Amino acid sequence: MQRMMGLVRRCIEDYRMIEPGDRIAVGVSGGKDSLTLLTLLAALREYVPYSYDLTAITIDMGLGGMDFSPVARLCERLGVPYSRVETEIGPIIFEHRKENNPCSLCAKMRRGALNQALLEQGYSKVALGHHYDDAVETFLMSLLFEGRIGCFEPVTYLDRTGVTQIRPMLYLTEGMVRTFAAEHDLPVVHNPCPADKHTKRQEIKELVAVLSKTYPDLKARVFGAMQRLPLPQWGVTPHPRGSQKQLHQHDGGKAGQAEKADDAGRGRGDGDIEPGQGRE
Ligand SMILES: Nc1ncnc2c1ncn2[C@@H]1O[C@H](COP(=O)(O)OP(=O)(O)OP(=O)(O)O)[C@@H](O)[C@H]1O
Repeated sequence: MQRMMGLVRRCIEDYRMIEPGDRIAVGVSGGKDSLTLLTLLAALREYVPYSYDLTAITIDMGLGGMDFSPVARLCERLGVPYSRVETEIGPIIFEHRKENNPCSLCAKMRRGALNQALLEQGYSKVALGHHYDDAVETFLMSLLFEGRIGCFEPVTYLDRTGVTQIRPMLYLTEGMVRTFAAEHDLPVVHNPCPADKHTKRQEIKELVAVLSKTYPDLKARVFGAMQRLPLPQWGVTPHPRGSQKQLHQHDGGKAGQAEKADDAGRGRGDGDIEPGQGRE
């Protein structure tokens, strides 16, 4: 927990994701990633010298068979208000429109519903559960499927709505998140989406797994390239603890690794974490 919080804190500071007094809504799908993010951001409130307000919002896709009551109980335990917004996004996509490529429309509608819900509740920042592996996969998806160099950004300000999206788990690998969710018994809600595990993302995830056997530094190199180039918004901003220097010292396959977790503000941490080489 301390190590994970340290890496999240480092990411927040590197990309200046949180300002004192921010009101942040965590988008909670019920999956392991967003439940981990929620747990870590709730815990981190005790360790950072600034305060921020948290709420959790689920956009219920109307797919049926999803019980979010364990998520509501987790939020109660964490002291985070929770709301679930019912929508018909699932039926619209799969039954009415019978979309061949459902994922992009679904993501667009889900994001729209989430932004609307948080604005209605008086929040203007949303934390999303994208992690290190998501970033690498998204970069490769843009390259291989769209012929573009790009990825989502650590911090995105959406002009049209005034919402700022932040992604505080970019220094955590999927393996770390999976282990954390299991060890903390997080109430992962079964996802009945018909497209789950049959997506382009899944295809790339499997390709990365195969390539990583021959090129074990592949993920670290891709992540490091985004920071070194840097892609828009991916350059880390220097801050008093000088992590930019640390992150860029590790060229040659190691750039992008988060340095020692700093034990969530309780002094230096307990070992190097190498996202992408992972503690699966
Ligand atoms: N139905 C939803 N309601 C609220 N937030 C959501 C929802 N779906 C996704 N999000 C937010 O968007 C992020 C990215 O969505 P994506 O579908 O890629 O999730 P994921 O990588 O499978 O993560 P998770 O394990 O949290 O489902 C999630 O981590 C979460 O923060």
